[in-house]
Amino acid sequence: MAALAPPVAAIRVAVRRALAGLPGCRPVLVACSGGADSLALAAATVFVAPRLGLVPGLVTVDHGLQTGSAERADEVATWARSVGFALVEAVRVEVAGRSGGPEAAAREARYEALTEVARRHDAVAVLTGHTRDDQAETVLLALARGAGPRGLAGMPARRDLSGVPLLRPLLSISREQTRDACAVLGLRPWQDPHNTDPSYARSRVRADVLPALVRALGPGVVDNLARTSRMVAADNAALDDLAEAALAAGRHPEGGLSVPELAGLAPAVRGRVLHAWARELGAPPGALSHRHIAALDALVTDWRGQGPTDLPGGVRVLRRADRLAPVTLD
Ligand SMILES: Nc1ncnc2c1ncn2[C@@H]1O[C@H](COP(=O)(O)OP(=O)(O)OP(=O)(O)O)[C@@H](O)[C@H]1O
Repeated sequence: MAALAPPVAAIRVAVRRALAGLPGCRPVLVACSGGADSLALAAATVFVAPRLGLVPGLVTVDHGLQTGSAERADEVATWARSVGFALVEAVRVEVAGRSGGPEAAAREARYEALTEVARRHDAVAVLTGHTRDDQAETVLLALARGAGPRGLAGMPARRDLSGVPLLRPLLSISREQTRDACAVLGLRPWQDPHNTDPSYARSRVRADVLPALVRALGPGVVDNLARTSRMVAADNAALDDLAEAALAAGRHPEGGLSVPELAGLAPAVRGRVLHAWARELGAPPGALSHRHIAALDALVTDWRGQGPTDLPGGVRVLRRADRLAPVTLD
């Protein structure tokens, strides 16, 4: 028997690790664009899932944004059926009329569709093909925009997608490995024109910034960036636990938060407590910036009798004697 090509073997091992322990007899859904990363993921999943007692499923989303996108979705679905996926859906979504830029709107529509299909089939998880290179790009972009530890933690290997686990089995796999795996398996990946469009910051990082870093600092850079994100994620988890306990302990009997309790916290923990509390009051997480949290923090650590702090979502916070209290806006 011919030896299994190393990239194919590495991707199967990564998928097996991600799927181990999931409850059997239910579908696991690969989100597949037809690009090299998610195609290599799909090829590994259709091999590994049945061996773990799981039903391999695949969903491809047609955003309707490019000519030929429906044909691409059909091709991916036809391929998936031909290689043994038991459950295959090509879903057309409506991107127009959503807020944010076109990329964000497409992503929102895609995740809605993936969640809907996963729920309808009672899937144990949805898998995406994000690679170690995607992670390195994410970390660099976060660093460049000053996103702080939450951004530097990059993409988690597992997160909740409206009640369905979203898994990223390929975060330890390079883009080169997914391309090589596709070549070895005779698969012809679709090339997303967005990935090379220089009007996107991520494309510029991919085409110019990471290659320049690798040239200057050596090939270990990509792995090092990905490792940094894992270490920061572990620190974040510990700090989040401390903050959860501190938020519970810091509630003032008259409502809001106790200033002496907040003042006694380490700044990294206090920032997280204030962030969590602001979300609890109704501030949308995506709109809460470093400046908002700094303004709340100043009510505790730099109190000069300043007025209320306005947060996104129509949330206003005042300092009243020894507590921070929300003000109801009419
Ligand atoms: N049209 C699609 N249909 C199904 N899955 C998709 C589609 N596009 C992307 N995906 C899934 O999302 C993964 C990431 O794709 P890509 O990097 O293009 O998206 P992104 O928007 O940058 O990522 P994210 O959605 O996490 O923000 C792919 O590997 C694949 O699993």
